[in-house]
Amino acid sequence: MGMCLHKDVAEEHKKAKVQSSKMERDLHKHASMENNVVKILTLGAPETGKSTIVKQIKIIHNHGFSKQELISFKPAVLDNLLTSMKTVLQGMGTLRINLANKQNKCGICFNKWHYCFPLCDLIQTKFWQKTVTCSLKSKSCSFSFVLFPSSSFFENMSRIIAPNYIPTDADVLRVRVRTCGIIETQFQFFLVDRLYDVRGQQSERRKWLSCFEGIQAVVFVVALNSYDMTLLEDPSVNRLQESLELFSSICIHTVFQQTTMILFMNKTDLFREKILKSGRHLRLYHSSYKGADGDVDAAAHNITAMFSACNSNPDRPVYHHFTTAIDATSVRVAFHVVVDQIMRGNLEAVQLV
Ligand SMILES: Nc1nc2c(ncn2[C@@H]2O[C@H](COP(=O)(O)OP(=O)(O)OP(=O)(O)O)[C@@H](O)[C@H]2O)c(=O)[nH]1
Ligand SMILES: [Mg+2]
Repeated sequence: MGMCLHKDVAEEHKKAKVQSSKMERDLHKHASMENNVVKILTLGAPETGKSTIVKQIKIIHNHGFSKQELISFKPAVLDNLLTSMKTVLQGMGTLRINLANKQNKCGICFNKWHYCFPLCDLIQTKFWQKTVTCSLKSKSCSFSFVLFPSSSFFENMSRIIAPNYIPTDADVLRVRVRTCGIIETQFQFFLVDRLYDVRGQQSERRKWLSCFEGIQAVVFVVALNSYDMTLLEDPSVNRLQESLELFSSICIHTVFQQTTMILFMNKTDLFREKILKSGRHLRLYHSSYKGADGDVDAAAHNITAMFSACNSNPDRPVYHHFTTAIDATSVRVAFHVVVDQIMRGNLEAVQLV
């Protein structure tokens, strides 16, 4: 019996030793991973594309979304679809454009599915008959867009309202989910494994302070196309102006004095479209712009210069990249350069010591 007890104790001792060395190895691994971590904070005004950039990076560097994650986006996709349709209908009301089929009106009060189908009829009728090329413009609202019939639009719509629909990565990138509070996403890829995605709404900003510690770079996202738009939460405030003030306050904040500032001048696709086709010229909103009306590059650089001028610290460069967050290549290229810029900054800091 004594022998048996001795054997058990020896066994336990052996097990504990194995466990302890495993813990030691794990701790070591974790510590060396922490050393390789660069924390990037994505900031920016509402709807500039912060979450889309984070999602895109997850798709590029972290094997995308699981089937379960994709399915979890389904309600948001349907919700976005309905919201967009409501906006179109409201715009039609403002402009007194009638429904092609009056019966479609009664669908609006039913639940989501009933609601969706008649509206699809409406869009289908309107689009297939090619009667809709309407410019929705209103003095009281900040929207102004042109609807063009497109078969891909209708194909997408049919795909999304099918009962067995599962969102694709591309759908997830286009869906708009209001970021609630602070989300810390863990990405296991080279150098960067944490991105902080913070909601852009004014009321959420005080929460940002809690995640500032150890941040090496701020990616500040600007929606280039927002120069003629106003805030949803306050229609008297120009979106680009709000964005400029926000960037300015971040630049002068003591917490960020040593932080690399990287501007993502985003939504270049929508900006190009607006500059080339809408007639809403940049000079009408920013008198400092002296370039030609259809010169997309000059207009983009003019807006970028306004942001660069916010930098109060001459020792800290402000980098910028032109991005289209829904385009993987655009984000991949920009992000690659960002990582390079951060590493170069780290090296310089080491050499200065
Ligand atoms: N066409 C186009 N759409 C974009 C681009 N970037 C973002 N979007 C869309 O713009 C909408 C808002 O993008 P989000 O990434 O949710 O914006 P956000 O900054 O996280 O917004 P908040 O969390 O509300 O502050 C989504 O529908 C995106 O698909 C872009 O470069 N081009
Ligand atoms: Mg967001």
